[in-house]
Amino acid sequence: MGRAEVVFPLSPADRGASRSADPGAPVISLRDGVLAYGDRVLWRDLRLDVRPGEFLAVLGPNGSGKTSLLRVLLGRQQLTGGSLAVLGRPPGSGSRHIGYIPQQAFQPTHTLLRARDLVRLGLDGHCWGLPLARRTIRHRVDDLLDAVGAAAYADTPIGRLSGGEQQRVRIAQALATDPRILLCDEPLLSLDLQHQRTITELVAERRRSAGTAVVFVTHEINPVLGLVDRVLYLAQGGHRMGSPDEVMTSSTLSELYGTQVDVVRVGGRIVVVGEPNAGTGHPHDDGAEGGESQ
Ligand SMILES: Nc1ncnc2c1ncn2[C@@H]1O[C@H](COP(=O)(O)OP(=O)(O)OP(=O)(O)O)[C@@H](O)[C@H]1O
Repeated sequence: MGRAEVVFPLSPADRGASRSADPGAPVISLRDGVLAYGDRVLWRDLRLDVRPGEFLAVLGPNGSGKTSLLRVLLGRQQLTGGSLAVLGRPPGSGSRHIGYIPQQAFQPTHTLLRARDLVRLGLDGHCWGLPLARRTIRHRVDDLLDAVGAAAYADTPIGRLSGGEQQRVRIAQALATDPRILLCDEPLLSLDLQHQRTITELVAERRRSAGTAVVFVTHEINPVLGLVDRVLYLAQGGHRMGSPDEVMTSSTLSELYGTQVDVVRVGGRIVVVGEPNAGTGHPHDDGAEGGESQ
């Protein structure tokens, strides 16, 4: 697509305070993680190290705890058990280093907030410890909107935008602080194929140039298959983790679900057939990973 690249330099404070001496050290480190709501255990014994520049795809059926995992990483949900360090600190303490694209929520149509205002909110107005000039902020906001293909409606109230257009603005907002970790909750939902590619390429570029670690919750592995280093697959209170070739197999998923699940590869795409609990109102009610449109 050749979209503008949006990379902002790290401030000295960023490099110092929370950047580890070892540049390859995990930015997320979870040990013996357990998450339960009452008696219901979503996942247990979760051990997870995510390193700079790594792309972790989180898959699993509705209700398996994918969003909850992101909430744990953000410090908005407490672990039931285990320990977690994000950028070497307890979760929730380094939020400006974390970009978060929440699961899609539409803005009310009457909101007067413009697309550029929403992105502006993602900036804290400071860089290198100094306040940013208004013109600098404006340029940064313009660059971010341009990078996600949203420049044309920068001044449109967000409530008047379509779901896919709103989604692009939210992605620009999540990138505003040049995050070291990007947490994405189904960011491609509502996007047409062209804009899925735009966003996927943007995320890929950020990993390469800025070493941003990406945790990407999705029901659609195919649009990001070329980027994925590891898959974390959550289901039935358990999980499997490894490369796509290790996890996305009939034997691994059948073992995880405790029933026959078939994983087939067609034209470089992965299709999961017979995945239980995948027919609960999600876009892929046939239980197949990676719908036909990808
Ligand atoms: N604060 C909470 N208290 C109790 N139950 C909760 C809470 N938050 C989430 N749940 C439940 O935990 C389960 C996992 O929710 P979560 O949103 O993490 O699933 P998910 O894997 O992201 O699902 P989906 O694919 O549908 O987005 C759901 O059944 C949800 O209703």
